[in-house]
Amino acid sequence: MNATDPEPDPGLDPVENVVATIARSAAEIRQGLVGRRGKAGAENPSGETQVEADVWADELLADRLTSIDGVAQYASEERSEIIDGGDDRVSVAVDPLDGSSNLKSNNTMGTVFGIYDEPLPAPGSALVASGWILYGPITTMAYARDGSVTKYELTGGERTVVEEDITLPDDPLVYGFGGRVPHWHDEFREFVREIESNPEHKLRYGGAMIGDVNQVLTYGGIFAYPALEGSPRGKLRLQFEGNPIAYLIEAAGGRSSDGSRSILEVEPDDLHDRVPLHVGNAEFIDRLEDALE
Ligand SMILES: O=P(O)(O)OC[C@H]1O[C@](O)(COP(=O)(O)O)[C@@H](O)[C@@H]1O
Ligand SMILES: [Mg+2]
Ligand SMILES: [Mg+2]
Repeated sequence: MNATDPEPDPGLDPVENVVATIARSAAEIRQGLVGRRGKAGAENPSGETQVEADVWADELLADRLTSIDGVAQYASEERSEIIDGGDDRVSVAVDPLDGSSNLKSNNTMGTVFGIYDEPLPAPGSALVASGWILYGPITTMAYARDGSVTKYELTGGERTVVEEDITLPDDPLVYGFGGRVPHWHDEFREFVREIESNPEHKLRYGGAMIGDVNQVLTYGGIFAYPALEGSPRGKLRLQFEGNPIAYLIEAAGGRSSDGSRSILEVEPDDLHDRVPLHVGNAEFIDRLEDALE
């Protein structure tokens, strides 16, 4: 595909309308970051300080996505309540800006989305598609649907396929682990030591999950934001971050785990639930689960 993404078309599949709308909005979101790097003076439902761009990107996506026929619900990391538009077909959950603390230092960030065919909060098994935009030196989108992952380059309103049917490379290369090291559990620390001790493996950690997971998709490896002492569910949110990432990495032939099972099997209790997140090549996730057993 190398075409301008269309305006939402009532005749089109709502999933494709959602994806086209997010892809088309990416250039504008990127541009709108300028001048919105300061604190917004409020906290999100997870108790984190919002930056102006978090609030602005959430409002932009809420306006656009709720106006699409077939979208029943919009929910975001940056707002407490679901916007409920009725009993239409799909529910969209968004992390409008993932890694927004990187705005201050001007490092990588992203937008993450999950499209569910059940009312939110929903388990990852209800996802029908997910993806992310990465605001790197260029803007790219990784998108998973029907067990297949496609990577695009986005320029203005256009998207161009870079690669189809993406799978994680067989020889995993990179690793990145979040959370303060003194707060890691001993079993997790041991596992990390083992990964680090292989001279083939390289540390890649940028403070935005999406940048680090995109490294795993590109080079193979593992990214985790684990359970921590004092934070048994880690930091990342199940609906907005854990499920969409797990769905895409599993579609790319990798595995996800909350420590003992696929993240897609975790039943949510609350919209803003957190989940310990580990994603990457199956061999790494298998070893991780053995280590945490
Ligand atoms: O700053 P910390 O605690 O290392 O956390 C980094 C993690 O937090 C996040 O920034 C959380 O996402 P948000 O920026 O969307 O809140 C992840 O992208 C990243 O992996
Ligand atoms: Mg995030
Ligand atoms: Mg965010």
